[in-house]
Amino acid sequence: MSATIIDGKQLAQKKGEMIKTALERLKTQGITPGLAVMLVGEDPASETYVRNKQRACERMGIHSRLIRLPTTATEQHLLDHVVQLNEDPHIDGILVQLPLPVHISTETVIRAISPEKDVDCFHPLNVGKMILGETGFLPCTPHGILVMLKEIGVTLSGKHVVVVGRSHIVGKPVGQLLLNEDATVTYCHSRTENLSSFTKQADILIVAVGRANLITEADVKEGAIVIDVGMNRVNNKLVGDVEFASVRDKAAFLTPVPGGVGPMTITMLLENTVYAATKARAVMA
Ligand SMILES: NC(=O)C1=CN([C@@H]2O[C@H](COP(=O)(O)OP(=O)(O)OC[C@H]3O[C@@H](n4cnc5c(N)ncnc54)[C@H](OP(=O)(O)O)[C@@H]3O)[C@@H](O)[C@H]2O)C=CC1
Ligand SMILES: Nc1nc(=O)c2c([nH]1)NC[C@@H]1CN(c3ccc(C(=O)N[C@@H](CCC(=O)O)C(=O)O)cc3)C=[N+]21
Repeated sequence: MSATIIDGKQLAQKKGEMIKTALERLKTQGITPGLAVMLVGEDPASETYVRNKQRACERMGIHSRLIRLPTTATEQHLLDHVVQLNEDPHIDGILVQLPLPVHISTETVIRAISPEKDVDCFHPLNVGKMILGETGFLPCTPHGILVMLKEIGVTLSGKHVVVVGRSHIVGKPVGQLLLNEDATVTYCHSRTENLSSFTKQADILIVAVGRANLITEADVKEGAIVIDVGMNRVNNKLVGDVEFASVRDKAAFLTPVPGGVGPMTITMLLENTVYAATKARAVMA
């Protein structure tokens, strides 16, 4: 079998058109949603993602503001900015790019973001609501993955989803979202013994680890749907966590890197920003 490649870039564009329509409607009401991105330090990967987010905002006509702080910035300095942004009526969404330098507590900073402006869906209040299946923000990468799965028309109910990785940004929330869709979810992580015995059981395998070629053809069931979240730079080339060439021959569907989950993450961020603006300003999008 040769897998159908799920074109995340194209799907992101298609969803982007829908967001644009909502934005145009907001514009007629004099509303331009605003997104603030805080970037601490000069990590090259973070620079790229932040640039992509800004470009996407420009394309769409979302007001974007980048706040750059040096690696030496104190936690208090960051918190002062967050408080200001919480109160700024032009800003509907606040994203603090992770990872932060080690001397700054990620938890403290995330908790300081107003839950109404938490477009990443990282605040404990929003994470809780998401787990309970209440209406509200959905985390960008997990939501992007869910949209991709819906696009290919797979029934999630009763399917065995195996998630490799349990980070707060991808692994843990994507499992919860799919559990809410009635999938049977197994989590694997760095302490999992015999990883392959689990991944081979997956109808849908989601890999979010950050290790090139962690998953090869031998780890995948014939006909599985494989979602590769990993972003690794190998010999100056961007690759995922899944050995694309071999898994392609075994899976039914496979996401590429680049051009898979990444562009969907950005589109879902824009969607959350529009959602935040719509709610905050009590209008119909
Ligand atoms: N495309 C996109 O939109 C996005 C891509 N990414 C990419 O996805 C990848 C994961 O990101 P993120 O979740 O933030 O990463 P983290 O480093 O926060 O988490 C990695 C997870 O992988 C687990 N892990 C590590 N080694 C192994 C192993 N050998 N076998 C099984 N599990 C293992 C860890 O386990 P433990 O918990 O036990 O330590 C942890 O749960 C990265 O490459 C990142 O760049 C991230 C966000 C968005
Ligand atoms: N507060 C916070 N929110 C995040 O959502 C967040 C974060 N911190 N820290 C880092 C991770 C990573 N992440 C990506 C976003 C877009 C691409 C993306 O656009 N990727 C393109 C290519 C990028 C390239 O060319 O390098 C693609 O896969 O096609 C990738 C990764 C968001 N993250």
